[in-house]
Amino acid sequence: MNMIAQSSINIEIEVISETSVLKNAIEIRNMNFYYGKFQGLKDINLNIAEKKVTAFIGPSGCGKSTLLRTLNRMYDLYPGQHAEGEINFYGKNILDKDQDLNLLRYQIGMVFQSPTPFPMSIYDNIAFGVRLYEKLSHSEMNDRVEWALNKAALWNEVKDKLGQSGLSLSGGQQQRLCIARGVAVRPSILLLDEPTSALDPISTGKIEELVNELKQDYTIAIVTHNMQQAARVSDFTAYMYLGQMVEFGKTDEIFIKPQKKETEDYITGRFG
Ligand SMILES: Nc1ncnc2c1ncn2[C@@H]1O[C@H](COP(=O)(O)OP(=O)(O)OP(=O)(O)O)[C@@H](O)[C@H]1O
Repeated sequence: MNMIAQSSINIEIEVISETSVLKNAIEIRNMNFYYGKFQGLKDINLNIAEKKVTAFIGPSGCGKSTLLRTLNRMYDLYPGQHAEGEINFYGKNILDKDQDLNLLRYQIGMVFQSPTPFPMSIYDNIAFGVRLYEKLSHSEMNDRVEWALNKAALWNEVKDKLGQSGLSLSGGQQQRLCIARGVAVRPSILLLDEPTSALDPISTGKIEELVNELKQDYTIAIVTHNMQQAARVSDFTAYMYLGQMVEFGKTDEIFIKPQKKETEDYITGRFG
């Protein structure tokens, strides 16, 4: 077979495998969100692909964090906030009244902007959440703690001081501890709300590498203000403005050839 024929077969296989392998973990349909009377999100339609990284970008106040917080109904902790429409998580609408919220937050974990370790040992920071959901023996728990800290690329730095307070770690280490805590319960999805905004460039680089590693096993949605970060870590990007989804697509396409002028203006820094 000549080389041109071979390479066209290769391209075809790549296209077929790319489209056929993609499965949606979450499908959002006609979703509206309200802070009391104020509508924070307007008619959102979006698919979040399994084991891919989806980034939410857009100017301050456009609704990125609000959208992220709808995905595990974090907003339910606050009175007066509610969502309408559908957020289908592997086919089940999590906005249904019968949704078990503890189970949902176990399946869809969240890491916040500033590192928030619990005021307890590094070991217990990981073990605490696991104990809520699973009965593990002491040695199984040791294995889980080591596994989670390894996943978060923190094990080598803390393995000799697991009894020390999580608060004694540096900011970047604390954020990796929070990611380890998030993965320790083996969720299906990880939501990251500006996870590097409080970190220096070296810690930021580590978290970005980690996100790339974690998507082998987890579906990830990340809110970021940093365009380069979105371009570096995500497979899909959603550009939002004033509570609406302006454009959504493959990250390369959004950054290289956006369809909408508003997206292009924001990405190229001409916005505002
Ligand atoms: N608790 C709240 N009560 C009322 N309105 C709120 C509340 N939290 C956020 N909002 C409003 O909802 C809109 C979306 O806010 P959100 O925090 O989701 O934006 P964002 O894109 O994440 O912004 P930033 O990049 O600044 O974090 C804003 O107009 C904001 O003022």
